[in-house]
Amino acid sequence: MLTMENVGLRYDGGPEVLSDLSFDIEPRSFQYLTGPSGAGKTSMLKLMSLAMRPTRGGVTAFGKNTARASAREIPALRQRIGVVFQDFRLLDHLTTFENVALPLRVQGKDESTYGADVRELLGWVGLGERMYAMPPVLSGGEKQRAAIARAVIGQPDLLLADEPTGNVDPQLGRRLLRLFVELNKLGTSIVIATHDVLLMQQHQARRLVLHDGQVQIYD
Ligand SMILES: Nc1ncnc2c1ncn2[C@@H]1O[C@H](COP(=O)(O)OP(=O)(O)OP(=O)(O)O)[C@@H](O)[C@H]1O
Repeated sequence: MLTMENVGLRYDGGPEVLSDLSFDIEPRSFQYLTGPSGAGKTSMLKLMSLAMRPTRGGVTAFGKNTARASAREIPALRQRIGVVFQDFRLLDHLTTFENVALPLRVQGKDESTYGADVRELLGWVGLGERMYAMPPVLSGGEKQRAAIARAVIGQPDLLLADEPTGNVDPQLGRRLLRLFVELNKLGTSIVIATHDVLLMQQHQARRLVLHDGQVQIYD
C-alpha cells in the first residue's frame, strides 16, 4: 500500500535527517512509529502523507511511484490518506462539525448522507456538546479530538497520526486508541507516531523505531 525504498531526506542542504530507509506499510496493518525526540517521526509522516518528496529514494503509494505521478494524481492519492497533524490544522472559520465533515464535502457528499455519522463520531470523541463551537475557543485536547475525528470520518485507506494522544488524559487516550483499533478492523492501515510507551503497551503492534536517521522494525 505504501513502500519506502532507500529513502533519504535532508532539509535545505543540511545533513540527512533520514537515510536509506526501506519498509512497507501493508494493507490493513497497524504500526507505531517511534524513537527519540528529533529522530524524524514528523518528517517521516510528511513523506508518507505525500506532503513532501524525499531527497533521494522512492515512495510508492497505492501502487503508484509518486516520483512519476502527475501534479493531478498526487491530490487524488492524498485523498486516500487521513492525517492527524501535531498542530491540528483545523479551519478557524468553520464549526467543529464542519471541520470534521470537510473530507466528505470535498468528496462531493451531501450533508443528508453524513450528518448523523459526523454527530455520532463527535459524541464518541466527547465533542457532542462542542459541535457548533469554532476551533479558536476549543482547548488543545478538544482540537486534537476534532482533528482525529476529521481524519477518520471518511474511513481512509491509510491513517497517519502524529502524537494523537499528546494533549489528552490517559483515559481519553485509551478511548482514542480504541477508535484507531476499530478503524483498523474496518480495513484502514494505521501509523501512529508516538513517544507514549503506555499507549503502545495497551495495543501490541509492529514498531518502526527511528534512530540516527535509520529505522529498526520490530514485528
Ligand atoms: N522544516 C525543517 N527545516 C529544517 N530542519 C528541520 C525541519 N523540520 C525538521 N527538521 C529537523 O529534522 C530532524 C527531525 O525532525 P522531526 O520533527 O521530523 O523529528 P521528530 O522525531 O518528529 O521529533 P519530535 O518527537 O520532537 O516531534 C530534526 O533535527 C529537526 O531539527
